[in-house]
Amino acid sequence: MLRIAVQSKGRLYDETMELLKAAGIKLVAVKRTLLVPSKNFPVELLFLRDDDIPDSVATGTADIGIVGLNEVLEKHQRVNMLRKLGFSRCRLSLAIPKDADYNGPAWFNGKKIATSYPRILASYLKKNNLDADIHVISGSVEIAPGIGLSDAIFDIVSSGGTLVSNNLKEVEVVLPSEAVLIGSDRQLDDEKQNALDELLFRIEAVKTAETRKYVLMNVPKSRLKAVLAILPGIKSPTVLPLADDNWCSVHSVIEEKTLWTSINALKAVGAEGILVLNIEEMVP
Ligand SMILES: Nc1ncnc2c1ncn2[C@@H]1O[C@H](COP(=O)(O)OP(=O)(O)OP(=O)(O)O)[C@@H](O)[C@H]1O
Ligand SMILES: O=P(O)(O)OC[C@H]1O[C@H](OP(=O)(O)OP(=O)(O)O)[C@H](O)[C@@H]1O
Ligand SMILES: [Mg+2]
Repeated sequence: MLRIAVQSKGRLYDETMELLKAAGIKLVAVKRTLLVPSKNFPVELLFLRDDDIPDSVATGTADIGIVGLNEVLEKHQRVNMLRKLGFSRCRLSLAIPKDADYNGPAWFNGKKIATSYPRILASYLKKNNLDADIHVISGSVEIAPGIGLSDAIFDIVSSGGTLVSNNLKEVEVVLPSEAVLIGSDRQLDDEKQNALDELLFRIEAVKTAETRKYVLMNVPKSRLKAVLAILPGIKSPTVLPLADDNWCSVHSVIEEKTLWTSINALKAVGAEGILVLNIEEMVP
């Protein structure tokens, strides 16, 4: 069985489980167990703290893992990124007290920066020829300047809410991050390799479907050409007859980001009864 290391609880947990579920992987219901097999797919999940996931994959305890890119780069283990997963998006940023005058990265020279990501920070400082003191703490980094522990922080930012409530401002974005699927160079046996190939194929189908909608509408035949001109479709939209000879039904797939402009354009040329449906998987 292909062993997948996933976070046991925290920011990655919900969407990791949703992704695996969308890929059709059902788990055997076992509570408070760290190793849980699937009942319909040759994989098992190993539940870990996210910090331990890169190491578990590098050493072969797990075959693949799902973890934030920030942890992968910080832990600097021998792992490969197999695929970006598009969730738990955040960034590693430098932040300073909100009232401080900021004149660019040189501000950090001679300053003390609190962080849980010393390796990534050290590499940023080196690249920018900056000389700052790194103070490693494992959590609650944002309170460090307020209690006199540091001049600045280097930590995860998403909405920016935590910075605001600690009177800090983000001044440099160093690393955009998201959840990624990681693997190693280790040779997998045929059964595991097949499971991995199938999993990657299913993730691809789920991810492709996520940004698209299935759209159906009724169109007077006299307006069909104008409607088809608006719909890009995958290849060509499906056109089906209706009981009323003057009308037809048109089905297509639309990119979510252009959905509302397309719908307005379709209405304007005479499409009626437009239905928009979620797509669960999309196989090329
Ligand atoms: N506010 C956020 N928004 C989006 N993604 C985030 C946010 N905070 C963290 N992440 C991402 O989720 C990952 C896990 O965050 P979480 O806070 O659950 O870690 P943790 O407290 O270290 O958990 P663990 O107990 O597993 O060690 C981070 O490494 C990062 O990639
Ligand atoms: O920009 P924001 O949207 O405010 O998010 C950023 C915060 O989220 C994370 O902490 P989390 O809430 O997961 O708590 P933790 O420190 O216990 O992991 C991260 O460590 C930041 O503190
Ligand atoms: Mg952690």
